[in-house]
Amino acid sequence: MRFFKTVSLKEAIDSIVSKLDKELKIEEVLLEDSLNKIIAENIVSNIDLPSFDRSTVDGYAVKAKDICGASEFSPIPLKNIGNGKMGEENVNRIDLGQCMYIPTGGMLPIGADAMVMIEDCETLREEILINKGIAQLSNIIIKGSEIKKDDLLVKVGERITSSHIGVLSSIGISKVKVYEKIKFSIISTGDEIVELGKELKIGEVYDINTNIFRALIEEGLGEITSTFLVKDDLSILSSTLKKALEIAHVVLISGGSSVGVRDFTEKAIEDIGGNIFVHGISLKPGKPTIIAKYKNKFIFGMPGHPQSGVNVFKALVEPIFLNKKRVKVYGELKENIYGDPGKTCFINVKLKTEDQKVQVYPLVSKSSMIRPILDGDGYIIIPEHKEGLYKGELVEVVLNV
Ligand SMILES: Nc1nc2c(c(=O)[nH]1)N[C@H]1C(S)=C(S)[C@@H](COP(=O)(O)OP(=O)(O)OC[C@H]3O[C@@H](n4cnc5c(N)ncnc54)[C@H](O)[C@@H]3O)O[C@H]1N2
Ligand code: MOO
Repeated sequence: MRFFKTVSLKEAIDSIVSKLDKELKIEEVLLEDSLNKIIAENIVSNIDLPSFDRSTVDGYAVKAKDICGASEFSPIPLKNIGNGKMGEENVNRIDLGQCMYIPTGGMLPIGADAMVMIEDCETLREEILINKGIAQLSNIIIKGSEIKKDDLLVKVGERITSSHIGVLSSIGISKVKVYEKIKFSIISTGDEIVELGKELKIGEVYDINTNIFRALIEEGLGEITSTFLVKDDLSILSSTLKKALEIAHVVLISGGSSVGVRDFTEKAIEDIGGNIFVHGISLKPGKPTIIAKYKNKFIFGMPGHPQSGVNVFKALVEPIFLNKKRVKVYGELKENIYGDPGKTCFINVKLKTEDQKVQVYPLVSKSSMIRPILDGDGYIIIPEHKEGLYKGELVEVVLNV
């Protein structure tokens, strides 16, 4: 009987990373269409922000030293030289003893170094009585204090979020260069696998893997170009794989990754001329994973057990190809758990908050089960060199969201 030789999770990751050749196309899109895409250029500001000294309140622009000590009981009168207008350059100058009305966001007159809020002022004929002394720079924002011309704001490889869109809008960037999304194809194999919507006969199971991989890819903002459900038949699998590779950067083949007599993934990859560089990872669940390259595309033979496949996706596919970072929290482990020395083990856990502390409860789970993913809030990882983790230890939990 032939068995595969396993590599560690780190070795598997390193071997993929060393074979990555970035051939993603770059396209220029409108900023409004760039959300969630990966930026393919550094963005340096070509303006100062704000680009002029601005008021942050409705009130009077003053020289702060003019109103030192002003209060309701001893207001200081200043001469109003006029009203600033929004959207227009302010070419006025205030001298000692003068002020000018400026709306929120308006440009300050030359010489002003603070804004007094309108609530702290009273009008008395031509004069404005200031009822409150304020420090220099109060209620104003100086040109370039937020962003300076030539500041590097966004780096190649960052995923564009609503925050990026806000900042890029502020400096007038209307188009950005982005990488095309990573395209995935999913092939689910197995004589017993039935697509949703069909009636289930004894011995058959519904197709979980196509659907959960599709959802994981969409969560990671990848693109799905095709999905196939094929029987355990080498020639059908080989021709489907060829078809899938034409339109995807990464093909996930679910099932048939082990060494059983009807496990055809390895043979199909060899058939089409793919180069298998990993068959077997010291990962639990997820051991019988295959990783191969065909030209510049990657093929993953994902173990058929649903949780094993999900694990391989989260451990390898997601961080490398989707650049997705999952949220982590820390909590106290409430039970001893046993690992499997020599293997990196993923354990589903449920979180509870007790006494304002996060408590981590391991769940009973088998790789053929899918429900523990829903019942749990996330997973903890037992490193390959550890026999287990002790009750009371502080552990890192990777959340499912
Ligand atoms: N002799 C050995 N047998 C097995 C080994 C081993 O080392 N030696 N490894 C076991 C481990 S670990 C896993 S994981 C599985 C992986 O098997 P395959 O990748 O070959 O997957 P299949 O045999 O095709 O299916 C396994 C299991 O998963 C169900 N399945 C498959 N696809 C789907 C799907 N799309 N949706 C829902 N369920 C699916 C399938 O019905 C089987 O029950 O091998 C062990 N065996
Ligand atoms: O990968 Mo298997 O999942 O260890 O059950």
